[in-house]
Amino acid sequence: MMRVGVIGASGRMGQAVLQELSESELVPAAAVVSAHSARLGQPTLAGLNFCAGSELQAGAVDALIDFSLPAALASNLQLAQRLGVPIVVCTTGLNTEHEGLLESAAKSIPLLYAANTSVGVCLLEQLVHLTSASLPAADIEITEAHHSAKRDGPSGTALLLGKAAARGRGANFADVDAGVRGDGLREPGSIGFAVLRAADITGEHSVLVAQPGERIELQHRVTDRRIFASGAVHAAQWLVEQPAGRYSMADSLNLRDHLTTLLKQI
Ligand SMILES: NC(=O)C1=CN([C@@H]2O[C@H](COP(=O)(O)OP(=O)(O)OC[C@H]3O[C@@H](n4cnc5c(N)ncnc54)[C@H](OP(=O)(O)O)[C@@H]3O)[C@@H](O)[C@H]2O)C=CC1
Ligand SMILES: O=C(O)C1=N[C@H](C(=O)O)C[C@H](O)C1
Repeated sequence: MMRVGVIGASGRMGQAVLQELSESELVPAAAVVSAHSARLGQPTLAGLNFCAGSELQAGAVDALIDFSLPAALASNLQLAQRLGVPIVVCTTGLNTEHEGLLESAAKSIPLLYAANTSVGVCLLEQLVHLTSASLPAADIEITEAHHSAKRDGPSGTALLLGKAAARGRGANFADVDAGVRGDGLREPGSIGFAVLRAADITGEHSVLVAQPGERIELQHRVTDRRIFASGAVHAAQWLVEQPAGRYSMADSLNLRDHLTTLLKQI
């Protein structure tokens, strides 16, 4: 049976993943927190004790799932490399330096990065690409809403949807990214973001594609973190079978091939 280590195990998502693993055919094998965590040594809901990554020995886990913080990314990738196991990285708020760390680690281990592990967002990404490419002159704006404890914004998902919209038009995202809208006129072709933070909203995204007289709104709402947890566990199961390299949720779901077949039927 596949043994999975969860990084960020004391957090909202870490606990959801431990719960998902406990109810699956896989084994929750490590609950990793930071070396200075108040939770070190305490029991988890999965019958483990919270531990630091440095306590894990080679052979302890078959794969890692990381839902922690950007500041922990470098040490989490080093842990996966030291143990020689695949890692599913789900942390958002990453910058270009973090991107470089992901690329470099993927040379030696299988690595799947997903700012959103839900199947719905994976499909939405492709729909946004398609819609943006189909209506190249339409204005695109992205709105996201999350719980009040979320640290980063716009969310990783909002940014991945913005990149899909830019790709659909053959544009470089950095050239069309208007960031969170404030004062000033809308630059034609730009993609702007609106960010809401309130109460316990799990994760909502809406992509507005508007042209004079009509608009399309592509929306996705998550009401239960188990959606993200089950997606991450699916990704880990798929990733252990892959050679070293960088992968996405779309790869793990074989979504592009499936959509290509469906599009031929239209
Ligand atoms: N890809 C996806 O589908 C999703 C991604 N996310 C992203 O996942 C991340 C976590 O979200 P969430 O669970 O809400 O956040 P939380 O703040 O609830 O949890 C983060 C946890 O990371 C732990 N942590 C901090 N530093 C380290 C470290 N060096 N090593 C190991 N663990 C560490 C903290 O625990 P301690 O202090 O005890 O060490 C904390 O409990 C965020 O970036 C969020 O945006 C969230 C939902 C879905
Ligand atoms: O922090 C969260 O909660 C979430 N973060 C991810 C993101 O930044 O897109 C995914 C999800 O929407 C929940």
